[in-house]
Amino acid sequence: MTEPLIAVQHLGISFPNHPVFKDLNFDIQRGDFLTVIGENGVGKTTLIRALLGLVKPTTGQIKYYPSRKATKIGYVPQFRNLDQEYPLTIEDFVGLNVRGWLPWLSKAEHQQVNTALSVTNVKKIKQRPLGMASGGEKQRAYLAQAIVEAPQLLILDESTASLDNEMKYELLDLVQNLNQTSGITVLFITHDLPLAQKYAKHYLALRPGQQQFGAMAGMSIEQLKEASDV
Ligand SMILES: Nc1ncnc2c1ncn2[C@@H]1O[C@H](COP(=O)(O)OP(=O)(O)OP(=O)(O)O)[C@@H](O)[C@H]1O
Repeated sequence: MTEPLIAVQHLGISFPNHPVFKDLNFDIQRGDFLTVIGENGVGKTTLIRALLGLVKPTTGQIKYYPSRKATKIGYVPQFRNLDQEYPLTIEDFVGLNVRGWLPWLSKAEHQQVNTALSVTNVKKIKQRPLGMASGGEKQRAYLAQAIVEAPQLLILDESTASLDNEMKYELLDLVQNLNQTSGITVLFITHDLPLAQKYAKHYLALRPGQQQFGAMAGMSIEQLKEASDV
C-alpha cells in the first residue's frame, strides 16, 4: 500500500454539547478524486476546517505525508456573486494567492499566474474586472486562484452549488483534467449526487454517527442516496 496524502484516523470532533464526528477513518490517496456527500449539518464543512487546521480534533488525528507544511491546499468556495463594482481584474485576483515576498510579482510568479489562467480557461479575459465576469467565469477565476501555487490538495467546497448545469460540468471537466494531467488530488464536497458519481473515484458518505467510504465505480445514484441520506 502506498503512502496516502492524508490519513484521517479515529477522528472525533465535538463542539460544546454537540458531537459532530466520532471515530471517522479514511485515507486520501495521492491523485484521488474523492467526493464527500451527506445531508445538511452532518459535518462536511467541519471536516474541511479540520483538514485545513482550523478546528482541532477532540480525539484521533489527521496525518499529512510527508508533513502538513509540505502539503499545500487550494480551496474553492461555494459560488458567490461578487458585486459588479469589484475592481480587481481576473489576473490581479489570481495573483493575490502568489506568496512572493516582494510587493510585486517576479517574472516566474507572473508565469505561474499565466499558467493558472490558461488551464482554467480565463486567460483571454484576464484583464476583465472580476465583478463583470459571468458566473462560470468567476468560478473558474476562483479555481485559478486556488491552483496558482500548485497545491497537492484542491478542495471544492460545494463550489458548483448555484451554478447552472452547463457551468457545473464545465468547471468539473477542468478539475478532472487537472486531476488527470497534473495529478492534483481533489476533495469535492457536494449535494449533487449525479455530479459526484460522474467525476469522483472514491466517495465518503457521512450520516450522523456513521460513515461509508468506498470506490465510486459501480455505485448507482440510488446507492449513494442510501449511503448519504442526501
Ligand atoms: N463552531 C461551532 N460551534 C458549535 N457548533 C458548530 C460549529 N460549527 C459547526 N457546528 C455544528 O456542527 C454541525 C456540522 O456543521 P457543518 O457546517 O460542518 O455541516 P455541513 O455538513 O457542512 O452542513 P451544510 O451542508 O449545511 O453546509 C452542525 O450542527 C453545526 O451547527
